[in-house]
Amino acid sequence: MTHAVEIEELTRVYPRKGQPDLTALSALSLSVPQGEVHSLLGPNGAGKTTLCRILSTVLLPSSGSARVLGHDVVRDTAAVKRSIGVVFGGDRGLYNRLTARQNLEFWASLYGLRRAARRQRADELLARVGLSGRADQPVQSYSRGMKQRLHLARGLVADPGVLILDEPTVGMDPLAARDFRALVREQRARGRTILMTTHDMAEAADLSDRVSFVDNGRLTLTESPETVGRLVSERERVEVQEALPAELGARLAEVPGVVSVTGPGERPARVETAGTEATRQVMGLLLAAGITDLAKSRPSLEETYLHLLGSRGMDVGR
Ligand SMILES: Nc1ncnc2c1ncn2[C@@H]1O[C@H](COP(=O)(O)OP(=O)(O)OP(=O)(O)O)[C@@H](O)[C@H]1O
Repeated sequence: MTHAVEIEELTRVYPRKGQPDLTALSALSLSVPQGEVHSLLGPNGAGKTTLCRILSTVLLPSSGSARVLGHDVVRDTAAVKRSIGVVFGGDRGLYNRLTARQNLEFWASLYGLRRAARRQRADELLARVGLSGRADQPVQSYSRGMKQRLHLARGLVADPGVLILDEPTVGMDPLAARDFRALVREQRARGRTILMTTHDMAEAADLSDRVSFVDNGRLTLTESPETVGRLVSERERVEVQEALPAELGARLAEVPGVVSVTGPGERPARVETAGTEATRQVMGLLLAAGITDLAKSRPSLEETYLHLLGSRGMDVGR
């Protein structure tokens, strides 16, 4: 099978003044087949952005290797740059005083497109990301979602085989994020390989063929979107606004499908379950014990990470 992205034992160490060096990536290996959408999930500081920067040739690895469509990111930077489109979340990289069309034509000129071709390419891309109606307004008047669409269009200027999206929907409202995901799906349908980082497990499950978890610069596991989706949708939590009596806590822990019960004395107490049936039984037992101040919710991303990554969870810790 042809791999669009091949990463072998990639390590990146940042020297720090007056402190020990920081290993942001630690012998990380990953292969992404052509046409796959692969998401990297991980807590802050896990090393995701460092990896994206190395793949986009703006940062050198300390050791190990990475290839994009067969081109080495250290030795063949020009070829790698032609093979990838990079989309960062947030405000980096757009010229705010220029219009969307001017931004795209400028980028197209960097790829050596002639005037007429630039115009045509900009028009096509603006239409594809749904910005034709606002094409001639300055980017500073755009909403975050619109800017992100323009970022994507910019990433597509050179018609790259591989798209690297680093937290592309960060800070977007849910509607804008949904629209953006539809654009990513469209790119996937066109056969584009996509490597994306996100903090949003539901987003990763929704878009990806595979999802990898990164922690402390290492790849900890790779899962199918179905598994990640289950982690997001099935886990439930019952929150009790008072401490649980130890004996009741022990009984709850024995209910089939109960994943965890917070320790005695902790307030609020939390019972986590693997699904609605267990949640129903837990609620029943609590109500029977006269505890009525209950709330049902989904575990946070932090808690889900905690299960996956062990006790470090979302702590940055370095
Ligand atoms: N230029 C730098 N000098 C020193 N340390 C750095 C530098 N850039 C990143 N780091 C450190 O490397 C580690 C990995 O950072 P990176 O930005 O790759 O993580 P991330 O997974 O993208 O995090 P986030 O989700 O917060 O964006 C962090 O501990 C960070 O502080």
